[in-house]
Amino acid sequence: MVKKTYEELESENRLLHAMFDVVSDGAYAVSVDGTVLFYNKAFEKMEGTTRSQMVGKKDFDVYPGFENFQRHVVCKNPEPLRDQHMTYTSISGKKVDIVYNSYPFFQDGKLSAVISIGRDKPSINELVTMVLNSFNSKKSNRVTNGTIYTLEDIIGSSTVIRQTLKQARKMAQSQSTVMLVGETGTGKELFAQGIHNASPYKSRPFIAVNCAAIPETLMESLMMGTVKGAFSGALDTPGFFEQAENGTLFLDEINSLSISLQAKLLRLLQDKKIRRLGDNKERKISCRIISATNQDLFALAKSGLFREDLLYRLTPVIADIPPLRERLEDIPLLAREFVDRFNDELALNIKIISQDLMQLFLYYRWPGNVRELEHIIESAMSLAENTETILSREHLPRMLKKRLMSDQTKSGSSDSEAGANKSLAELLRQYEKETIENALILKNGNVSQCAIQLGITRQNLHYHLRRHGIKAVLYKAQSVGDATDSPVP
Ligand SMILES: Nc1ncnc2c1ncn2[C@@H]1O[C@H](COP(=O)(O)OP(=O)(O)OP(=O)(O)O)[C@@H](O)[C@H]1O
Repeated sequence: MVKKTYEELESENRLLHAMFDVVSDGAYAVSVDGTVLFYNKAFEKMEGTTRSQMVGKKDFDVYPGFENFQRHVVCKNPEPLRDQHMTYTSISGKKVDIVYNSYPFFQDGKLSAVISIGRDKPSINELVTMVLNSFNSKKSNRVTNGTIYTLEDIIGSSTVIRQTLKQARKMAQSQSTVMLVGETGTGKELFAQGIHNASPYKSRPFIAVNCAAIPETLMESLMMGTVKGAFSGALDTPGFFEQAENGTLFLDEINSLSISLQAKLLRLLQDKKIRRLGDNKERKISCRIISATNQDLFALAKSGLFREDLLYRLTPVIADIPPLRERLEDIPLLAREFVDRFNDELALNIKIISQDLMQLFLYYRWPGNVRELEHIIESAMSLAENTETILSREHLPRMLKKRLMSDQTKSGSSDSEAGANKSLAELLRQYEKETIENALILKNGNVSQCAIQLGITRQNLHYHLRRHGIKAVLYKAQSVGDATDSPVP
């Protein structure tokens, strides 16, 4: 074997260092006696240090107070250590939260060093969010802080929803604790994400916790976090409060928290500090709390099911999200959005919703609110053919049609009764009028777009508008409410 010269070895060494400095993972090597041998740029960035502060120093000097060096573990059992999580403060005072793998390095058959390759967890979370977001290219404004929606994604032209949006924009400018109140499916999570994304701390994490979905036995450790060894299998893991540092912690369905967890949450909010399970160190809570409930917490408090003192801590600011039946004018806009979405997802070509189906929508009580409307449109569209352009009652699965029809008595006579005594010419004329009106609703009264949707020229549409006595201006976003404001109780 040809021996390399000193210059060649030095040049090779420089090349390897340069290579390691351009990779995004942190690379670190330490000798068995703890001397830091190698420390790349990615690690400098993660720990807020410089190579000169680290290389040549002993690890116990540059990581003071550390007990669980991966070096000790690998020296004891010289095998790769994979997917280890660690949270610590570097000598620069920066909080570091990493996932790393460590490997033994042998020279002449003897363990001589331990190599670690690490990546900070926030960047892993960002990566996961990016991958998830790439699956849904429709939303171009997806952000990588744990959210999908901004306030601009909230659809609705009703006065009440516009007022709620205005209120939400104001809330976003403060750090006040907010409670979102509304029936299931009204869009509370959308508002929570929207408020976060309109706030000055929008680049910080948004951590959503569904209090109803997490078992009580796990909730405390997930909220507070754990330190390694706190209980068997426990790792150094930050809790929800820490993960949401300087961002937002969204506590969804807070009404389902047990009384004992309510007491613990109250104490955290009062002390503004948390202590991870098994730790003796306290950490400051520095996130905004947004909670949401679909039940009347004041009534629950009265009956002893929700702590009054916690309720007052959570409700300095309350936003009421109205049920869909109280904002009927939002239905055509929401329906149009969902039709567009499922046209893309199901490769369909639906252009309008028939008047009879829209009528069902307008008279239904929507106990599941916007989520239910979304699901009903999805169900109906999944039965449509890609040659069809009109979504009608006939597309509804039988069970859904029955459910929607059950509220229709309020609308007076049914269509079949109304049509029974009409001639074919009258029925066709009525259908034509309803189709045009529906297209105007869906296109917000925009005549050009409406003509495109109906597949006729603008002039032809104007002719039909005059013939049926339809005033397109009444269908502009502002006046949709007037046009559809039917005598629904
Ligand atoms: N104004 C809106 N514009 C667009 N989509 C909406 C709107 N409101 C709700 N949605 C849609 O409805 C669904 C339910 O919304 P979300 O999860 O925010 O409701 P929620 O009030 O938090 O429900 P729950 O109380 O059951 O958790 C989501 O798919 C959301 O995209």
